[in-house]
Amino acid sequence: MTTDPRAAKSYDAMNDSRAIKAYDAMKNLGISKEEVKPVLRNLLKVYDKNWELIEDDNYRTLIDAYFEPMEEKPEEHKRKAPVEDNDKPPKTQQKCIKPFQTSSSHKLLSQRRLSDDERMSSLPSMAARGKKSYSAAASSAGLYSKEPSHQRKNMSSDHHQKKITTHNGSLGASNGNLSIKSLSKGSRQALAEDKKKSVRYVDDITKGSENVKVSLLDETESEDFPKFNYIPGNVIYQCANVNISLARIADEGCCADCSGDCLSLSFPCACSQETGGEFAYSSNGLLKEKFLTDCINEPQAHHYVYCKECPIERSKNESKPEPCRGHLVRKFIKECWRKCGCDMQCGNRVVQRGLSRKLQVFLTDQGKGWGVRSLEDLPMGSFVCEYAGEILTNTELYDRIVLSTSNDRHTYPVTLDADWGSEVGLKDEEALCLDATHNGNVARFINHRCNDANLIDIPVEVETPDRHYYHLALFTKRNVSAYEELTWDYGIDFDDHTHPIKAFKCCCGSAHCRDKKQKGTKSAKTKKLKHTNAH
Ligand SMILES: C[S@@+](CC[C@H](N)C(=O)[O-])C[C@H]1O[C@@H](n2cnc3c(N)ncnc32)[C@H](O)[C@@H]1O
Repeated sequence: MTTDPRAAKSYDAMNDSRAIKAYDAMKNLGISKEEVKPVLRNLLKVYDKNWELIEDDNYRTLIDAYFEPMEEKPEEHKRKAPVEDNDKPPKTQQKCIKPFQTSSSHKLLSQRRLSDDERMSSLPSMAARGKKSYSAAASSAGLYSKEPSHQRKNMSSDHHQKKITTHNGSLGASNGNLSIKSLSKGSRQALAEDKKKSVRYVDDITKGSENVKVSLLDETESEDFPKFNYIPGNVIYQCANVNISLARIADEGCCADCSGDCLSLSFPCACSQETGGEFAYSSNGLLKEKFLTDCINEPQAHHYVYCKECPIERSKNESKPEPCRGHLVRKFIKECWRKCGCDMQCGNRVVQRGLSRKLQVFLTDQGKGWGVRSLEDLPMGSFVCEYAGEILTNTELYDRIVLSTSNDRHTYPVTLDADWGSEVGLKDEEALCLDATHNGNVARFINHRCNDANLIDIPVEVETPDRHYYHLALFTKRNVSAYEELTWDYGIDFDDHTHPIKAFKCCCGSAHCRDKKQKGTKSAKTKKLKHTNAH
């Protein structure tokens, strides 16, 4: 243990929130905290702890300082894959920094510094100017243009679309530190070859609307980013009847007399009644294993109900609807809400507090387009995100799909039918679904996997006991490692050819894939287990 107060002070400086921000920013460039720490320590010394100088211009000084010795002793400073504290670098993570890897083909590139453009474009843009800068162009107008990479304009550091290109048109002029002349002919050739490759990085696709940023990394630029508007929560499109009023919440349906954290009570309060007198969450914020297991086993229990006149079939053919295909009766989580006396940190308020995990949208390499992964390990029962989108009636959805002229990849709509069994004669404005195609959150990028996905969707009652409307929350079914793709089972029936959205050719890779079109899978033998959505 050190007794030198100065040493203690310097230790704190290396772990305070500004240092953590600097590590995060450098991590986005694939530079680990361990690599940054000594450089940062030196800079703090040199600049007499003047953080502004270090943070200015998106940590430009720090980046410069990091790359400085690399130019002098390239062999000693080869870029490594970013390493999580105390963790081995996962394979996929190494892949993320392809342009800087030190494999033979990339060795030369690994020795060069980033251009001004790269530095500006690859780091969070807020630090230098001390303000948030959310480009309108990055929201409803779509995050990306379709220009070929060589034509793409350089984005200013204020822009949320950031691009790290290995192409370095301004290398010679790059801050005067690494001149293209200083590279061998081989290096220049490698750079020229690599000109075509570039990596797109978006610091936060949520436009600051979530508690945590959701980044986007595209190493291939082979796929355009879909045009959609990021919304952190559900929004009514037009006709949906979502009746949120305090009057609907009965006194026995809330815990007005509670205070603090309901999970710490010796006798669970009224809000636990829905889940059998026990809360679905444990005090560590995770779903209880028993509750999770019951939810996972729901489809096997075959607890389906059949409507006399199914709103889904009615939306397809009002005069002569087909017989109902059945709706799985689901277990609900009920969270405390506004009439409850507990506070926002109550353990029975998880989904309503929103995202808390570091998620990243990335381009999958299995033909599924964009996907989502977590940048941190997620224990079993972790809340990942809710599936947010426009709340539509089934008729609105049907019309939307049928009238759609676009060939865009349609996100799969979710039917909010988890409680249809308790309803008789649902009216159209009560038979609701969520569509995240044009307005949605990060969940709209989560791909489907048949039967053995690592996420499960669970209905959550928050604002209203009226279960025509509820939240659909995604939780981990098992421990999920950082950088593993997150998937959930959309419940698609690949044999249902009457569905207005033509099912995609499934590339989930599961041994239990249900899509018979996929060769080499056991899909034909595997029965459809779920029927929660995607009717
Ligand atoms: C909710 S979106 C998921 C995000 C999507 N991958 C994207 O790039 O925007 C659903 C769409 O992703 C694609 N997709 C999802 N899971 C897939 C799978 N297992 N196999 C093939 N395509 C998949 C399909 O095109 C589907 O319509």
